[in-house]
Amino acid sequence: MKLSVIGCGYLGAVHAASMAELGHDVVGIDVDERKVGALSQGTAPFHEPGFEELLERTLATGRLRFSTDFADAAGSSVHFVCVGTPQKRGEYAADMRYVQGAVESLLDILAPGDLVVGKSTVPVGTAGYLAELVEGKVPGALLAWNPEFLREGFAVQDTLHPDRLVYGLPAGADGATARALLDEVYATIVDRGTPKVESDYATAEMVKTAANSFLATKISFINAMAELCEATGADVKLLADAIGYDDRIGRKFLNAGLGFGGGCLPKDIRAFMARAGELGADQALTFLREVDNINMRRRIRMVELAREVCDGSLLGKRVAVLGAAFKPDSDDIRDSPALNVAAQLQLQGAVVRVTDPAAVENSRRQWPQLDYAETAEEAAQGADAVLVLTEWKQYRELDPVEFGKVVKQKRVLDGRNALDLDAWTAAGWTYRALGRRAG
Ligand SMILES: NC(=O)C1=CN([C@@H]2O[C@H](COP(=O)(O)OP(=O)(O)OC[C@H]3O[C@@H](n4cnc5c(N)ncnc54)[C@H](O)[C@@H]3O)[C@@H](O)[C@H]2O)C=CC1
Ligand SMILES: O=C(O)[C@H]1O[C@H](OP(=O)(O)OP(=O)(O)OC[C@H]2O[C@@H](n3ccc(=O)[nH]c3=O)[C@H](O)[C@@H]2O)[C@H](O)[C@@H](O)[C@@H]1O
Repeated sequence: MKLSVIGCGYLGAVHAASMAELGHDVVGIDVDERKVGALSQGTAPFHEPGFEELLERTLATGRLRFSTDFADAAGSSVHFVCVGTPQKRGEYAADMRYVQGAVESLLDILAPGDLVVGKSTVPVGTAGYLAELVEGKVPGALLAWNPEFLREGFAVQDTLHPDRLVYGLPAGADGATARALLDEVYATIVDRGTPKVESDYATAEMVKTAANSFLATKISFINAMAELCEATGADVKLLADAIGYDDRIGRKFLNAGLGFGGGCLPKDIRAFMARAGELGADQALTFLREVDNINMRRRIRMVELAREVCDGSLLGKRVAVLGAAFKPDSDDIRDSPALNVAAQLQLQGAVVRVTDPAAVENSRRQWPQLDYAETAEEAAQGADAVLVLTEWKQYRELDPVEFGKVVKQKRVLDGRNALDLDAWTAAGWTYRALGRRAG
């Protein structure tokens, strides 16, 4: 099939290459010339394991290309909308201008029979509104909503092997037409027996925001337990293991620490709250405000802990921050808890050096006031305290004995409960973590 993918960021670029991998003829459209240039050359504009190999492989087949010109999307039968829906400045609501812009540009090239498929995460009600726009301008063109659940760091695997497919379809015969087109796009995945949920637009839109809200709630639940563990001397990691053995609870997403960041969970729960308010149902989601509060409190607590281990003052103290990305295996620094903590430490007078295996370049661009190092050893040279804020494998596997030789004071703060407490304390380090006993 001929497909277009509008918006080639973390979601769209991976989706475009994955669709080409499934055998389709794909054009990726983005307004960012630099991104289109890099993608066309086979260079990933962001760090995502396995993506560059997939990109090179699919470009070589001739089934994938990228362009800044919407005219190149003409002739495709399915058009995926994958543009950003960031939080509006100073508001909780999502900024819908990119979705609006992308769909308006598509209207010029759509033909009757074409299907526009929304993948961006949007406020419930968006699909209905866009369907009217599309069908009004191009009679015979249809719209479906097909939310995406990929995780950064596992984006390729998640796109090609999703846990489920969700189709938000128009009513009646149009729904059957849209379903048939989507089934053809995802034939390889559907034929494998992947669960499929078909619904109206609103349900499909809400499945996405409900899923992210649940994940955020699970993380904030365990972080609330961590706060209590800190007050009682209990150990949140053992607690998570113990409750996680119950299948009804499950151990996944119960890793206590610095909390959630990134370009999705924080802004999605806020946009969900804003939309509930618009719909007169704000009470239904007031718990998400607390989920957000618990999450943000972890960052403040981390800075407090750093001050505590630095003998009550951060002024002039050398602090190494290991990790800048919002999670390992990504260079994404959107709403990064690690960078937020680093900036707070600096504001409180600490001399901060940040390092990250993939995100230094992005961080330097967005936070030029911070100082950066290439390696953990370089960042920790002469440090009064080391903070592990993103649990990259290379930090989890640091040898506390060798690493102890570069710092001034062997004090480590484990912001992700990722280090081996016993090994670090045995090597003479003062160990502090969120929700765990001191070592
Ligand atoms: N990043 C992720 O892991 C996931 C993201 N999502 C959702 O997918 C959407 C996109 O997210 P990301 O890819 O992370 O954002 P991103 O910011 O990395 O990418 C968005 C891309 O859209 C392009 N764009 C903006 N306006 C355009 C227009 N009018 N025409 C063509 N291109 C345009 C931008 O230049 C940019 O490259 C958001 O709604 C997000 O919530 C959903 C699941 C996973
Ligand atoms: O809508 C999206 O964009 C995506 O958002 C999340 O994916 P992602 O943001 O890539 O990463 P996660 O693995 O969910 O982690 C999010 C944040 O939560 C934190 N986290 C995660 C798990 C945990 O147990 N504890 C915890 O603090 C991570 O460190 C990270 O900062 C969802 O997991 C995806 O299903 C969804 O598609």
